[in-house]
Amino acid sequence: MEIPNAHTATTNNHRKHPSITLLGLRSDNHSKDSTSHHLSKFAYKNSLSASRPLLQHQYSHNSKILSEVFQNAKLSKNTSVSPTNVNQKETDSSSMLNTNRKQQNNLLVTANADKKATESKSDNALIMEKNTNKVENSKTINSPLCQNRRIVLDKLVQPGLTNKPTGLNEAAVDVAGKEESASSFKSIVKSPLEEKHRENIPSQALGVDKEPKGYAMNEHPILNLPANNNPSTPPSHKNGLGGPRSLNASTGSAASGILETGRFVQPMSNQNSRLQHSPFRVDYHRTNANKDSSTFLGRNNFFSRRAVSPMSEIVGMNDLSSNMDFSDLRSDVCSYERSIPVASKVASYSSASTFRRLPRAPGSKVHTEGPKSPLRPRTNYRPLNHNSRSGPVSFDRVLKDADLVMQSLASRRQHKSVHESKSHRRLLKDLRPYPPKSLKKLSEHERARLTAYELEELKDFSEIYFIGSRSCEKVSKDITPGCTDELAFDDSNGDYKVNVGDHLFYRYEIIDKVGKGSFGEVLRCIDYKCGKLVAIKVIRNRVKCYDQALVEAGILERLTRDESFSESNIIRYFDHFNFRNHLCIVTELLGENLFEVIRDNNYKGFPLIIVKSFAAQLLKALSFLQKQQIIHCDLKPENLLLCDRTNARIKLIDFGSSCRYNEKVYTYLQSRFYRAPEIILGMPYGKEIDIWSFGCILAELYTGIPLFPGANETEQLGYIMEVLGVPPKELITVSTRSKLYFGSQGQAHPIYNNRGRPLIPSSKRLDQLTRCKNLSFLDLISKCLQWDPKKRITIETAIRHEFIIGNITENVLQRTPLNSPINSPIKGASSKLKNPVSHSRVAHPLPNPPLFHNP
Ligand SMILES: Nc1ncnc2c1ncn2[C@@H]1O[C@H](COP(=O)(O)OP(=O)(O)OP(=O)(O)O)[C@@H](O)[C@H]1O
Repeated sequence: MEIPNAHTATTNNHRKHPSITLLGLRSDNHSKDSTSHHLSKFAYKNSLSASRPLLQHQYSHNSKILSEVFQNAKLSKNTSVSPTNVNQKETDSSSMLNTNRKQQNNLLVTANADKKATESKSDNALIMEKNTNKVENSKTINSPLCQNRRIVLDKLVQPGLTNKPTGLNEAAVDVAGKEESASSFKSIVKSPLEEKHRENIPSQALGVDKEPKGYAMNEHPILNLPANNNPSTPPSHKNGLGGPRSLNASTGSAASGILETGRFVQPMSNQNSRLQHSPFRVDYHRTNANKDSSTFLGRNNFFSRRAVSPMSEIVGMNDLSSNMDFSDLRSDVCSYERSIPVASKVASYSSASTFRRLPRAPGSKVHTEGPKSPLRPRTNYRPLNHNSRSGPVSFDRVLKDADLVMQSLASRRQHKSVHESKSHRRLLKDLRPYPPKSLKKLSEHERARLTAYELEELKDFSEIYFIGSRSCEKVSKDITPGCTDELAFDDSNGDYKVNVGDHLFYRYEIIDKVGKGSFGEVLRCIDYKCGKLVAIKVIRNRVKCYDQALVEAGILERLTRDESFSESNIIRYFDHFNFRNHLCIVTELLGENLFEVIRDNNYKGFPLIIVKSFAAQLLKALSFLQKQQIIHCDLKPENLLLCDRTNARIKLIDFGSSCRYNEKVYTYLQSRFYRAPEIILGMPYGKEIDIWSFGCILAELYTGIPLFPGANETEQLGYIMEVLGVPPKELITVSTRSKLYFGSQGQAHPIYNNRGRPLIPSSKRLDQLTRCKNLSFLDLISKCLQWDPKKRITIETAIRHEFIIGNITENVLQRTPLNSPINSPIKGASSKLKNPVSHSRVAHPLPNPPLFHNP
């Protein structure tokens, strides 16, 4: 049987009996036919949950269609279904439920009100408190599970009860304080080996769940530090091995020791003294023996995890699966690029020839060269049709140009998704809001399908929209009513046991899993109340994750309320609720993240015109955040999601690490590859850290690989210094962590990457690493990548930068391999450039010596 027919038949049935259809009471006629077999095959392959039944022949029809659709998408490794056709009109989806929640649980809110009122709270604390109340209101007073959760939350909001903090700020201080007393000197310093092992061992096994890695930021402890021993001695910028750094590493000279660090776990004010006096301090010399230790790490050395948000370590959840080791990719690129003949095929922007030899990332598609490559444009490709080169290009124009290119590129991989889009469209057509039911109004059939636990649970739900598809295996199947086990619905990681077809909150139908982060899983769901597809981030059942997610929901809520939000390129928030001890954040459904797009294309970057469009949109989002005085703190390609596969529109997600300007709780922030130097060096930070990440992302979007792929913080700094040289003395002086990386004279300790290659300051140029000849592009990146946050380009200036508002001509879309020796000038580049500065300065094309240093 053809799926469309089945769908149509069922759809007609739905129309006749909407309420029956809504609750999954659909015709069983198809239960044993080939369609159901076909669909159950998809559902089985989908393997969303290990506990899911193999036969799902009575699957919810919507689930079936969508599961198939999205499975197809997954199998073809193309992209996820676009949400843009969904009616995005914002609905106050929570109003009815909230009314009911309030009526049910005013008691709980009032219980804590007095104490809360007397406390002066930070904004974050207020957000958390508000959200806590909101979540509390959505729960039943009688449920034992919810009682337990409430106890936890009460502890958080009532310091008097258990000496627990009032809000997040205090929570961080408390955490740091606990660590200070409990772990004393331990874990300040770790050898690289230890760090490596730590990265490959689940965080729980190492107890990081109990010993979070964040530490509170004190007022300005670094300003009280003694000055450097000999501040008058300038650091060596020109040669990585010059001056004091020329000490022979192989002899293990004490002065050249590298202090390989683990994560900070101490309050900042104690960092310095701890480091100086800790008996556990390890001066790690990178000798041959140390290189051997890298070899010892074997495959782990090659495949290590992609940097994740440190917030995941703070909450003790950094056990994501491994990804490509980009340091290897990067060094291979560096060595390979010199062996590429000058006349190699450079007909496109693609860096395929560079990366062809590199190993595939686990699960990535086999790379096909030539015209089949989805991101390879036609050779006669002329994306830009600006005839006039004078005057700035409007933001809309940039978007339209990029959309055109994206359409042309996406069309090559669309044949696999024809079915997907048809089914998707059909399903969306049939989606509409459904009226709620109460428990009393459920029919006998419907009641028969409820588990004992659900019957009990439903007493607290006055609005029921969906009770699960007919054949789904309900996660509450084996749970006894009144069960007090808080983890009854969770797997060993604390993730909710997701079953396709099951309901969430008796309102959403789980269709598919679209993403996973350190905080939980993101599910694609149908919202039966509003009749649309949504994404729901189901947060892990861990107190720290839960609290952090409350802050995220609060920030998203506040951002969405702003009147200029619709043009902000930030994900739209709908609602959040607590279901079975899991905080769930409902947002609009988006497409793939940019890292996935690059990965699926074998780590090839985007054409410059698309990078330009992404840059403009991200700057718009950052500008909006700046208006709201929010620092995102975790910018990376994984957090930039395509709205639709056929255009180049993106939105920014994941505000789990974000903070307001005046509420900087953590000093250990940002995913490592995109981490600003002030964070690595332990200095006060501000919104400029986002600009740093922005610069790193720009380069990565173009090349396909991270610009600074450090396997640990020391390496990270090493990679940065390779391009930027040694940081200015003033910064080293105020850095609380300077002793880890620099000698008393401000000279950098030798640093080797995890393959033993020395990372020599000022030995690489940005144009070499990016293999890009567009000087306006390089100029923008270089202005983002400044040691001194104050010297970094501002968002306003970046929006008006030549790269964003200027034209891009075809010749600069070409990516010529650099076969010239390191530090040689870019031959003939000036004749192709529009940048007036560069026309007159061939030898030093850009006014930024460290990045374009040419001794
Ligand atoms: N609204 C959405 N639509 C589609 N996919 C999404 C959506 N939100 C998140 N995802 C996917 O899920 C992934 C994880 O989401 P998110 O970054 O919010 O989780 P996290 O736990 O905060 O991750 P991290 O480990 O970076 O902190 C994203 O990279 C993205 O691919």
